[in-house]
Amino acid sequence: MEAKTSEDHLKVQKMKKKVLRKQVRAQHTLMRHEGIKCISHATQNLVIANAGLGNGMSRQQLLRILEEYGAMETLLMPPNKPYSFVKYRTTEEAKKAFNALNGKEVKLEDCSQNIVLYINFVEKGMVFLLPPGLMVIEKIISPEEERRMLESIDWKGDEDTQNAQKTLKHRKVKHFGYEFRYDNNNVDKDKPLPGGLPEICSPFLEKCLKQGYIKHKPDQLTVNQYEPGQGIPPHTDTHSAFEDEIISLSLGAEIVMDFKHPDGRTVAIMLPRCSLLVMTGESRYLWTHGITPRKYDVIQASELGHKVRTITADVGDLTLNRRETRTSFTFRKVRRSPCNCIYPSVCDSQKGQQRPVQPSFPQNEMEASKLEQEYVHKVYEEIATHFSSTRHSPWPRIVEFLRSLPTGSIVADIGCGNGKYLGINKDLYMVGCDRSKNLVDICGEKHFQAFVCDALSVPIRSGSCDACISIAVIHHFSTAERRLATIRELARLLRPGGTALIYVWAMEQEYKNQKSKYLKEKNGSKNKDKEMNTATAQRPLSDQEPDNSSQDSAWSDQLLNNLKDESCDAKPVADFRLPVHTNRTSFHSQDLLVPWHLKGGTKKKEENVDTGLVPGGSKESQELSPVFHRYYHVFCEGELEAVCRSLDCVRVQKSYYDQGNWCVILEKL
Ligand SMILES: O=C(O)CCC(=O)C(=O)O
Ligand SMILES: [Fe+2]
Ligand SMILES: [Zn+2]
Repeated sequence: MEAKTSEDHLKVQKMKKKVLRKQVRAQHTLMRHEGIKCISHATQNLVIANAGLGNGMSRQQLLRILEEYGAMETLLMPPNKPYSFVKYRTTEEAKKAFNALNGKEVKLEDCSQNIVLYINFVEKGMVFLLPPGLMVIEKIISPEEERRMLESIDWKGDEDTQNAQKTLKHRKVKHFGYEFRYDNNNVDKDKPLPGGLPEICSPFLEKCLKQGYIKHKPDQLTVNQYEPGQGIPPHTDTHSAFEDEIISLSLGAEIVMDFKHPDGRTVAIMLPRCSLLVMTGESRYLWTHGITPRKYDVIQASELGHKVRTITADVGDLTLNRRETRTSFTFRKVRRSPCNCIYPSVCDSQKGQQRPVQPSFPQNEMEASKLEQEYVHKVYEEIATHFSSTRHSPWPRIVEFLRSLPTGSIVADIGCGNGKYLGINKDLYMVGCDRSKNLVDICGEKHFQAFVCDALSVPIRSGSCDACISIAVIHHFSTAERRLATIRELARLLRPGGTALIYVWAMEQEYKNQKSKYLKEKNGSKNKDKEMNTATAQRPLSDQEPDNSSQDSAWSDQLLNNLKDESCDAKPVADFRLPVHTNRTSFHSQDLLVPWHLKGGTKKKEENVDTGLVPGGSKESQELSPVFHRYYHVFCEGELEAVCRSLDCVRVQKSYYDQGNWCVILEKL
């Protein structure tokens, strides 16, 4: 009897771990494919990873299942996607649904099959999809002001030279203050147009300044007029031409504008009549914006309470909206000095620093190992000396862990780097290992015991260590299986009762309203860690050439693209390119390349350089300094813990967040 109960107990435990594993995998997939971040605390919003139109679930079937747990505000089922979002009226109801459904088998209506659902909580609805720095302010002007502004523009006569009026292939334009030239996507800064900005804009601009939507008075205005079927190709307004803030007033009719991040995320946003679009920061510099030439926009049918309407492609809530003539007033301030934004990959002022790197997400073991070889091992080998010079202060909580171990403990530091933890506690027998020979050599120079090996296969006898540490190592493994395997290997080294401390980089660089040190060092180190990219967000705007049709093919309907997107099962898409991270900014992808700016050139030249630690330096020296990219998988809240919990041989003693890292202490059972 007794034995049976414990067997049952074991079975339940195993089931729980399986659910957890699947749930964590669902979290990865959502993050990687959609930028949807799951969270560990309860909210009103759930994402059901495997119940979407894309895997055969109907709205009716899902509604039936979900309505048992409470009243829903929204059920979003994006076409062709395997997941759905549900927003309950209250967090309580969402919790109820989560507890009742996650990992449980449910019976589907009109279907003989049962399905096990995997569910996660997400932050507020879909608001997280908005490009950072973007605002839409509704009713910024009255219909009367709208009418007067529209009337002030005289479109008669095709070529108005004073205002550089042109009929482009896809729309009519007129310029004030300065002409925007579509041949070089820039303005002639020494050739202002006579007449400046129209007087009628003054009260509106004053209002924008007063309300703080802009900080500087614009001196350039482009008026675009779009007939139904017309549009503007996706582009970023040239950095070197205009300052940060760009505002655009929508007159005459609403329209949907598409925003796209270089990593592929797209957001369609409704711009109502009399509304103001404000683009600053990331949304202005890094994302492209464009209007797809078409006669109808797909828009949300119902108002669901959000002010800014991102079009979520929920088939249950979409409708077509016939376009009418829309006129926009786009105000900008001409830039007088080179752009110094933190997005050099897309900045024409910061060209010459760009070098294409575009490895893909690995599809199998071999590709994973190759990726790590190229984008982890090789890089550390190259940057070892510079890297080591930046790694001197041990982190307090790791020191605390090492100091708390009993005298005489045998401790392995797996991925010891330059050995910064090997000498912390002289009462321990510490041995380090690292994949980088150059880093192990540095340990040797400091008279520490260290050897070269891979964290997946450590030549130390099983059960021989009292403790292990793995600091900033596991995030360099590029598949969930390999990350799990490194932790298993760590656990293998421990004797029963032995403990392991693990640190990995966190996706969340802002936690409990506190920015991590990594984010905070933004200004000081801005020049030190520049992004070097890849994807070209700055596409030509020169659509005036009548037969410039290549533009159109590249310029496909982004919503349609969304619809056609691959369905997202556990495998990533074939050509999933790893985004290159912009240092000192938040993460938008869990799998990415992080640039390392080598100071002082290659290894041989090192002795000439004594400025290695000083962030910044002259522009020239930056241009000369080579950039390397390291692969990282940054961990979401709860992910590291969940991976550890899926192992039967360890217990999670402690789990915490420390300076932008997720950390656990494991105990070997
Ligand atoms: O029509 C709009 O609102 C945007 C126009 C635009 O992006 C531009 O002229 O650069
Ligand atoms: Fe623009
Ligand atoms: Zn720039």
